[in-house]
Amino acid sequence: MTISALVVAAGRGTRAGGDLPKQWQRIAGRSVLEHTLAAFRAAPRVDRIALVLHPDDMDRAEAFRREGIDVAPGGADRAASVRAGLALLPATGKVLIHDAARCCVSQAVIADVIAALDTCDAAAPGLPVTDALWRSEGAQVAGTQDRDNLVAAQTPQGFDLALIRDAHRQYDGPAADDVAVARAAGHPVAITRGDADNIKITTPGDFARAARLLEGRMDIRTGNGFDVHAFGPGDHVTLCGVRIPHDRGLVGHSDADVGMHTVTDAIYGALAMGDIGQHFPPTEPQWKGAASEIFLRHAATLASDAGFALTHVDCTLICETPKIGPHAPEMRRVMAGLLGLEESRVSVKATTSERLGFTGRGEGIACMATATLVKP
Ligand SMILES: Nc1ccn([C@@H]2O[C@H](COP(=O)(O)OP(=O)(O)OP(=O)(O)O)[C@@H](O)[C@H]2O)c(=O)n1
Ligand SMILES: C[C@](O)(CO)[C@H](O)COP(=O)(O)O
Repeated sequence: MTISALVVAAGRGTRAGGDLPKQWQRIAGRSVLEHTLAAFRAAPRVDRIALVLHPDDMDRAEAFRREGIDVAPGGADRAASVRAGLALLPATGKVLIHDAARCCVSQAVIADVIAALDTCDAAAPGLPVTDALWRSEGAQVAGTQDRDNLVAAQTPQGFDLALIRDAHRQYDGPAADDVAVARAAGHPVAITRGDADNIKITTPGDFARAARLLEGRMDIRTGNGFDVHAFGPGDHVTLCGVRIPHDRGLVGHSDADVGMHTVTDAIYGALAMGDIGQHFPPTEPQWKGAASEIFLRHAATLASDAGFALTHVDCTLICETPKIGPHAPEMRRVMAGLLGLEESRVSVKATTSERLGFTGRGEGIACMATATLVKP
């Protein structure tokens, strides 16, 4: 059974305010829409994603298409946008129709809807109403509404594709949601477990609440690295990608860039994916004299493949000579370029060991580093 996610993001978010429609506003490090798409990318049984954008936003479509997401322009109301999105999907299978504005949707909510679709043709999450309900007249309470059997509707709302396509074809006018469209065509809809955190960003205060929820789920990792290379014959050392003339060189299988090796190990450490020796064994001749940027790029690629953003690197070189200070700005620039980071997120500093120990005796250079990775 093919399961498609259809994310509708063609509204203008007039109630939410701000300079941009709510789906483009950034919270917890990325746009509301990116958070929503990430939830469906991470959902184990979702095979494909389709996206509906406002016609004025179609200049943003190409970036999503490059990620394998089909995109169509939306309509004047939510139901029209859903119909435009359904046209992108296969003839058969199941579809989960979801508001871009519900960016805190959990894997459990998505999985429950999918599980229900194994045994029925229409299912959606709902949250039983727990507050007392009033009817109002102006600013006055005019009566109390019985809340028995009242359930707040959420998305993703899941359907057999042929069923919901047909129901939308028959339906005329605006609809509260796709459950209303399916029910109008006579189809029963099962209620799955909703989640109080599956909020729809609707008013300005909802952004802060959604940000708190998303930040609370972030995976933040810190890794450390430590490395030492001995001095040997030579006329320069390479540190953090910068060649520095010196009366000795550093001994190593690769270019012996102790700074870059240490930062590389810090990234592997944050990922809990071993160390540089495991990925590039010194017993393999192909790494003889290799430029250490190969190792650093490898670690950074592993991090992004695992869904992490590298947010900060701090590297401390420990030696009596050469003097690092004059070269530190260039080292930061080089490593920031390799890692795709702003220079303000890459720190390179140095210390002597007060003439104590092997670094104090000038026998080699040591380095320690930390790297911070964040998965939103
Ligand atoms: N013509 C429309 C209207 C709404 N939506 C989408 O439907 C979801 C739920 O709608 P709502 O929260 O009402 O969003 P907006 O219409 O953008 O908000 P507002 O009513 O405040 O303008 C949102 O993800 C919205 O982008 C859509 O795709 N096409
Ligand atoms: C579909 C929906 O999210 C269910 O709660 C909701 O109806 C859509 O938002 P709107 O504000 O009613 O347009």
